[in-house]
Amino acid sequence: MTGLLEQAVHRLDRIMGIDKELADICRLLKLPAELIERELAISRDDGRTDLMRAWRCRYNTLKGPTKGGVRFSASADADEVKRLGFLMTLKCALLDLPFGGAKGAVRIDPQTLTDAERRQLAMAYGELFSDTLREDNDIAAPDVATTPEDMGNLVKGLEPAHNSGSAGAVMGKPVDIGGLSIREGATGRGAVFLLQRLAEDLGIDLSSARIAVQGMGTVGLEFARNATKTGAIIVAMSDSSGAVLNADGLDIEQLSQQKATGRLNYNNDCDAILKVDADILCLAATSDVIDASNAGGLSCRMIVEIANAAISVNADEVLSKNGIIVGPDILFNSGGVAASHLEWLAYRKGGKDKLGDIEAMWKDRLSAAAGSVSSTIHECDGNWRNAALLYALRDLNAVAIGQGLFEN
Ligand SMILES: NC(=O)c1ccc[n+]([C@@H]2O[C@H](COP(=O)([O-])OP(=O)(O)OC[C@H]3O[C@@H](n4cnc5c(N)ncnc54)[C@H](O)[C@@H]3O)[C@@H](O)[C@H]2O)c1
Repeated sequence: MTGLLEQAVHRLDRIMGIDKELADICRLLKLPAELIERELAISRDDGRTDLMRAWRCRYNTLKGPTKGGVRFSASADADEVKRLGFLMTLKCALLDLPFGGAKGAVRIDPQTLTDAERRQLAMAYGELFSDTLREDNDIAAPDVATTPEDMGNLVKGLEPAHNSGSAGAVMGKPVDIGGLSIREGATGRGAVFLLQRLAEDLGIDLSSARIAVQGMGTVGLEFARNATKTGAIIVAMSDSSGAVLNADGLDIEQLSQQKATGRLNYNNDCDAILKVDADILCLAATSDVIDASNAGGLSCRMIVEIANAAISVNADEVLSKNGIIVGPDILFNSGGVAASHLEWLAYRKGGKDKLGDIEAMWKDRLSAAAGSVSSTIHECDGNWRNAALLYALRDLNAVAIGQGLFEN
């Protein structure tokens, strides 16, 4: 096993061991429906033209238009985009959304962009992929290092090629152009909501939990803020520069302000976060953090995997042997896509006032997904990732059979 997608789809073989009826859908999901790879050009402020590689992967279209974020990242590549599109496919199925999975990326270090270059980049991405990004075909959203403002510019980039409807092809937009305020922080907030919803099944009482959080970006900070509201204590947080540990509990607002103003005093290096004495380790930074080489050193009772693919396939067995519960990415980071779906619905219905109680709809969606995973956990020896995959694959299998794809 070498490639990222190859490793990710390996988990499907385990699910086939639980339900042999899923063999055809598992085979179908091992490859993406479409990977588009293009060169994107922007003019730098000094007059130079810079070419950079850009991708859009529509991983699977069984359930409807594909949906997935766009990231700006110096390490983006085709394999990573495919793996993320695969995970989006499973996440949308788990949430019973009428979407297939997709992902997009531009290989660029966003720190090197001026404001004007960044605006141009987001518009150029929209223009470059205006043939696929349409409200009924492929829907974009923010991802790592992209913001609501970027999404607004992406819409502008789409407009020249579309007669209308560009705003329906991009979610996570600023509120004044059709975004929903619920989208802000939805992923971190959603993970806390799911932990509370599943507390009994997981045997984890959030209100008395001690938590370490990797990642101080949008998701990590929102998770930490909301977890402390339940009574939980955040004993450590880290980012790519270092970690801050405090066994008595961190003040998240203070920490967030210090980080924003560059005055944060780290008292440890980044890797210290994995050795902190905590009940829950929340991974909200980046992919492939836990693997076979470090899984054995963890002492937490549960890992909440918010960053996509934060746990490598080769760590699964070690974690399971050591009795560490894994709250899988396709469930625990689904608050964002649940909110994006509501934004898309609001667009289709002609305004957010046509939806009713948006917060209640968002919670119902997450609650139903939690219930779906609980309904399959007894078939999976208490393995929450397998339970989430099993539910999602059965959903996709039923759709495929309904479309006459497989004989039954
Ligand atoms: N934003 C969303 O709605 C959303 C939805 C689903 C999944 N996710 C996933 O959650 C993760 C975090 O997303 P975000 O929007 O908060 O991103 P972000 O870019 O705002 O923040 C990422 C954080 O991770 C830190 N980081 C990077 N490398 C690190 C390392 N080696 N050790 C410790 N910290 C490190 C960065 O310093 C930063 O604080 C990503 O993997 C993303 O794919 C995000």
